[in-house]
Amino acid sequence: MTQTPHISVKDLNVHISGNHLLKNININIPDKSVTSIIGPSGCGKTTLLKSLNRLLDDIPEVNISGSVLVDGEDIYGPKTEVTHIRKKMGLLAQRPFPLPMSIYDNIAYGPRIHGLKNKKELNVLVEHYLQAVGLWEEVKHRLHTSASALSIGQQQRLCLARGLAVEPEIILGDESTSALDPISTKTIEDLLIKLKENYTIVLVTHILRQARRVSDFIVFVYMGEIIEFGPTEEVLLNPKEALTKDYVKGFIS
Ligand SMILES: Nc1ncnc2c1ncn2[C@@H]1O[C@H](COP(=O)(O)OP(=O)(O)OP(=O)(O)O)[C@@H](O)[C@H]1O
Repeated sequence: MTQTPHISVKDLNVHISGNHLLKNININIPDKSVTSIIGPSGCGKTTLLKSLNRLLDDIPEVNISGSVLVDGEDIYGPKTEVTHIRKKMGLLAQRPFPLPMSIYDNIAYGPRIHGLKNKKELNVLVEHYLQAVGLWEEVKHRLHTSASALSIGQQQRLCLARGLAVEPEIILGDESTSALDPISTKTIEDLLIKLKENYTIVLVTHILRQARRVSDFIVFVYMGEIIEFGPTEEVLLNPKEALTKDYVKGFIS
C-alpha cells in the first residue's frame, strides 16, 4: 500500500465480559481516503470502529490490549488524554442526533466550547460548514429555527457539519446512511467522497454496493478477525480469501 497510514492498529485485542471480540487486529488505514469495514452482522465492525476513538472505554468488563497509533501517537498510551484523541475525530452515527437548539447553534456549539465568541467569526464559520455539507441554501433563511424541524437527511448533514466545525482530521461513520432515504443517502455518499480530499474517513457499512461506491479500501472482518484488506476493486471483485469470496457472493451474511 503506497499511501501513508494515518491510523495504525497493532496487535489489537478486545475482550468484553470474557468474549474475544477483536482478535489480533493489524491494519494501516491510509491518509485522505475512504476505508470501509464490511462483514456479517455481529462480526465486530462497530467494535473495531469504536476502538479507534476509545469509545469502548466506558463499557463494563472491557479489556483492550495492543495499540492504535493516530499520527504516530498511541491513543491507548498511559499519557494520552481521551479528549485530545476525540478532538481529532468526528463520529457520524446511524441516526442523526441534532442538539436541541437552533441550526446555527448546532454548528457554533463546538467552536464556542473551544473559546470562539466573536459573532462575525462564528457567522462565517457556520456558513462555511453548512456550505461544506450542501445545506446552506436549504437553511440560510431559517438558521435560528430548531434543528429538529429538519428532515432526517438534512439532520444527518447538519450533524456532519457540526462534527466538521471542530476541525477533526478523521471522520468515523457507523452505518451513517441506514436511516436515510435513497436521495439523502446519495447526498451523504457524495459528500464523503468529496471530504476525503481533506479527511481520513473510516466507515462501517453492510451495504456492499455502498462500500464499492465510496471506498478506496475495504477491510473484511469475520468473527472478530481481519480476513482481507486491500483496494476496493481487489477485495470486492477479485478477493484472495475464500471467506471473502463467499461473503461478496452472498453465501454468508
Ligand atoms: N457492550 C457490549 N457488551 C457485550 N457484548 C458486546 C458489546 N458490544 C458488542 N458486543 C458483542 O460483540 C460482537 C460484535 O458486535 P459489533 O456491534 O461490533 O458487530 P457488528 O459487526 O458491528 O454487527 P452489526 O452489523 O450487526 O451492527 C457481537 O456479538 C455483540 O453482541
